[in-house]
Amino acid sequence: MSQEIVDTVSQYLTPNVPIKLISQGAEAVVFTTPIHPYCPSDEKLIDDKPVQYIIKYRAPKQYRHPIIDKQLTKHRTLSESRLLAKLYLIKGLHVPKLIATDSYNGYIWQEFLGEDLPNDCGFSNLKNFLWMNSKDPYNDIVKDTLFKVGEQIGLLHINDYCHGDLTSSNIVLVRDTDNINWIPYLIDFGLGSQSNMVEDKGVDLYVLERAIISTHSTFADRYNEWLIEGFSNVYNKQGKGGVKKLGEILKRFADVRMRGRKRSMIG
Ligand SMILES: Nc1ncnc2c1ncn2[C@@H]1O[C@H](COP(=O)(O)OP(=O)(O)OP(=O)(O)O)[C@@H](O)[C@H]1O
Repeated sequence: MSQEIVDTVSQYLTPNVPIKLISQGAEAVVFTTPIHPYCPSDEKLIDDKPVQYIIKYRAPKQYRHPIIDKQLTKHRTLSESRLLAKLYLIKGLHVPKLIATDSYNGYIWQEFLGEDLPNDCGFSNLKNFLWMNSKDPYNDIVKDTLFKVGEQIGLLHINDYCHGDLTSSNIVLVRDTDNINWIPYLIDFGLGSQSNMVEDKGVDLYVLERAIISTHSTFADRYNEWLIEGFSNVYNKQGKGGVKKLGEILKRFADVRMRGRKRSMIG
């Protein structure tokens, strides 16, 4: 199946745009390419390596009626692109830069972020980064990174946007210029939305908390504390109004967690 999709994409993009498959998820297939869609002859180099771009492609789903499938693809591709474009303009918030959208055919071209971690620890998302640090799990860099991840979520929420699928794989870490610290970026806004609902914000926090508990259970309490410290920091800086909003979100977060516990007890 995946070779079929690769062939379709290669044919559509022509041999002028070489692609490499990096992920096949439930929603989309993701490729890298060294080609910029508007400046194809302008292959940039960083540290002697060609700059990469991400191509996210929503393939047609055979089980859907073809007309509905086309409408859904167009709608989801456009909605994710619009969201990326709006979020990119929020000061301090880090999301990939949108480069091009071909909504009728389901393509989003965006900035490539992150790198391969040393010692075969995989791609630099939060999940792999925490694995990489599991021998010294509470070091200052881990603490600082989780605080900054919390701040990113706080910035997203205080601007009334929600992610919708906030797992530790959807947080990509980019090395800071000092080569020691990491800058978190939020990716994959396929289920994202503009929302001022405390419920949506509470669910975002719960999804990430669960993701961290499931992959790093021994250290999860401290990790989640640092995330919430960073999150709270953004709201606390906004004075009384921010503190009030923060209280509402954290209360709802506790309610969502309680509901989750009840559900898992009942089964
Ligand atoms: N801008 C980016 N820079 C670097 N890697 C990226 C970028 N966007 C996506 N990826 C990689 O591709 C993977 C899948 O991307 P994304 O989550 O957007 O697609 P998806 O189909 O919604 O995935 P899933 O169904 O697994 O959630 C990411 O986990 C990440 O490893």
